[in-house]
Amino acid sequence: MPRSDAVRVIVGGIERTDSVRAGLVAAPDAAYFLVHDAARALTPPELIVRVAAELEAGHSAVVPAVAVADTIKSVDAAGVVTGTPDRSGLRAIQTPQGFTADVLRAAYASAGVAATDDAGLVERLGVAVRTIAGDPLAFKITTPLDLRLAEAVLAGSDLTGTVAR
Ligand SMILES: C[C@](O)(CO)[C@H](O)COP(=O)(O)O
Repeated sequence: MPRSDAVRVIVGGIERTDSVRAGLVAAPDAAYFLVHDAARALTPPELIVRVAAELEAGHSAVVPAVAVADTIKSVDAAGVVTGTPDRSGLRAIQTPQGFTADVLRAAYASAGVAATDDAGLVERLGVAVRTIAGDPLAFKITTPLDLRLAEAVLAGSDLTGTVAR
């Protein structure tokens, strides 16, 4: 991908999809898009580079994934367990999520856009979403405990390579 020092900040929206739509409009000539959560503020640049490299290698949709450490259960409206999916086939998905521009634009052209991540929209098109190894440092900072962990990282505890499983 060509390097660019030009960064243009645009106003986002209330929902993730509103912000992504604004990005799509703001960059009509882009060949690729990386959609990232600001909450994943400690994402190592190396992970961003790896996602971009997969796009350049010809994949249309790329997401970082990490193994699920807990047993995951489905529950009904009353909170009663209805099933225990095999966790070996489950992954927690991070950002940045990378897409070729045509794929992301097609996903957003579909009516009734609603998903917890952009890859979910792309999956509905029938496009294969490739997973690559995520990074524990790309965790979302959304709770007080997350913030404490982030502060510990920023205070100089180099956790790179120590928190990977
Ligand atoms: C996109 C995401 O980070 C993938 O795990 C996640 O779905 C974001 O969820 P949020 O509730 O919008 O933070």
